Amino acid sequence: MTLEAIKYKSGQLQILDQLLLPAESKYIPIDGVKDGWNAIHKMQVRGAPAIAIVGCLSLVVEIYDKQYDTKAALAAEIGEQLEYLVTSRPTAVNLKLAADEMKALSESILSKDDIDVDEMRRSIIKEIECLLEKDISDNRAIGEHGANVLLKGVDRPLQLLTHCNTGSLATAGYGTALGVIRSVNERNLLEHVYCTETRPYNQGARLTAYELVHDKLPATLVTDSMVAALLNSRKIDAIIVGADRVAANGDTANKIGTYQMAVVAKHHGVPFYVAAPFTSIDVAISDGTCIKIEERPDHELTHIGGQRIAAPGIGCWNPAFDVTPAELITGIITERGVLKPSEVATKVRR
Ligand SMILES: CSC[C@H]1O[C@H](OP(=O)(O)O)[C@H](O)[C@@H]1O
Repeated sequence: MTLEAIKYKSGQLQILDQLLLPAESKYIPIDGVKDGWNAIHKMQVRGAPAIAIVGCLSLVVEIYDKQYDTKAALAAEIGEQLEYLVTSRPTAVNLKLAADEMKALSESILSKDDIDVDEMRRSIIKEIECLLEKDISDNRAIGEHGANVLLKGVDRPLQLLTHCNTGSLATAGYGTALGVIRSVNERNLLEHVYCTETRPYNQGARLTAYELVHDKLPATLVTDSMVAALLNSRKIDAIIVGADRVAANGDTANKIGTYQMAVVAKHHGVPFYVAAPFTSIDVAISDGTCIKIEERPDHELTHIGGQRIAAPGIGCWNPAFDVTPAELITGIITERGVLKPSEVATKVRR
């Protein structure tokens, strides 16, 4: 049975409440755009691709059975709801790009006199529903390209390190960086995978470890602070992480802690790969300084599972992401192949 973060069928949407994992596996209904916004903002569902898919599917739920007097009224609601959904979390670009595409489709159909309002609604719904399958096929392709590049010239199983969660719980299925690890394993060439706990939300300890145990992969959990010691004491063949937003020059925003892992990888001569679909690449921004970094509430740092672990009154800084400069990235593994960071601007066109 494969892990599913998102369950959708005919206008009915449920998500796996990831705040409860790994203790409890519970699906909750998303009954419209407000539910979608809240679930994304609270990180009941997270992961750049999953955020885009759940956000857009919550709009499908919203309009699925609604009747609209005119195409203009439908187009206005689609535009307003998508602009609202994009405010749920600022750093990952996927939802913004998907929203822009759906708004453009809506405006394009609005101008076509031979399409009535119900056909327009059905076309938008169909386009959004396709996001699920497309994401899975993108991830499978990323997995193959990633396994090819990691295994090039290698005739022995690999030891890999990953950060945060980039698997089925961050996407429509299979995953990006974790998808590459799954593809290496499918070729019987995965010796071992190490995953970081990824403080403070603990995507690694709570989610990636959950996926690795579910898939029965040989895996070890380490703390974020162990990465340098791990690279210094064990043969790690590569580090592979996900992305929330890749800028035109290849600078990459990803979960906090990614940047320092890239610095340590450079020091130890370990290849550092980003795995990301084109839907995570934002060529509209020149470099990483243009990426807004989300800051999250103090209590995510001062409490674990509702238990206080830091003194009341201590100040906190809780950026959810950091930016890894392009020069620290060996390659960006996409569904269309592995890009050098310097190739992003020319190979990725909007
Ligand atoms: C394929 S998921 C990409 C990305 O999203 C995660 O962030 P969050 O859990 O806060 O949504 C993490 O940065 C992953 O690498």
